[in-house]
Amino acid sequence: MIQLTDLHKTFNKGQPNQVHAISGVNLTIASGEYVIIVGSNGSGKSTLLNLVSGSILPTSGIISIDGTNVTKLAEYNRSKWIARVFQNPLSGTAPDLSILDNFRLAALRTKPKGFGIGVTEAFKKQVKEKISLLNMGLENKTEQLMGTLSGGQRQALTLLMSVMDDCKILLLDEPSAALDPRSAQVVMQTADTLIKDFNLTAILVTHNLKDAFTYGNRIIQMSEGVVLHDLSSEKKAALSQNDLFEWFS
Ligand SMILES: Nc1ncnc2c1ncn2[C@@H]1O[C@H](COP(=O)(O)OP(=O)(O)OP(=O)(O)O)[C@@H](O)[C@H]1O
Repeated sequence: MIQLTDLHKTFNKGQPNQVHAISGVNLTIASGEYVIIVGSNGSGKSTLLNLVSGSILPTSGIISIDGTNVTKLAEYNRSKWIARVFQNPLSGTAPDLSILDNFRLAALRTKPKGFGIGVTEAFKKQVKEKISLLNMGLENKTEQLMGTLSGGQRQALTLLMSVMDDCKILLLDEPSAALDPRSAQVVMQTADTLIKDFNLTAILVTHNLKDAFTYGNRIIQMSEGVVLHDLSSEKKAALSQNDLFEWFS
């Protein structure tokens, strides 16, 4: 469970360019919930994800994960709970390493410093089994350099790597925005399947209202740093795509 209590984030406090990016957000996200966050440019969506991941710290308020107060915990120390996928497919992987070596690096992410993982036959088998879940035929190309794959293939592998190490929370920051429509659909469906299969708590930030409508079991609209709408599963199911467009009119 993720709990945000009276969360505030002000950038450039006391300066002429001061911005209240988050202004008193209270949210409780249950385990297994898949929350979609929409909102206009500058409404605070990415800042909220940054606060949850620990890449920035709040000005005030409390963030807790599974009952542990993580408000002041650095991003590195939250990584055992949290995985994050960004818009740019290049940001989640090392292009000059093979698919297999990328998985080896990912497996080391949450291990203590100095811990090593060799590419054993057992590890290779485990990686191939996982990759075959994507149905992209990439399980037979694990020696191929990551940089030679398409953006969609890389993003799907990034998603898979990010959930392989027992993380509980997946933060998706417009993961398909840089992809062509077909690849975007594959990545969104892959995310949906992995969230269900691994029973993850997930937050997706998106500008794509079709995705917002299709995926997730809760939808939130941010506006000027506050939560404007918050619809639970039943209400989201009753929402039409037109209703969603109306939120932005
Ligand atoms: N590091 C920063 N320093 C100063 N201001 C910032 C910083 N990060 C975000 N902001 C400001 O905080 C506000 C919220 O930004 P944020 O990126 O969270 O919005 P967003 O809803 O994700 O927007 P978009 O949809 O355009 O990505 C904006 O006014 C933005 O300019």
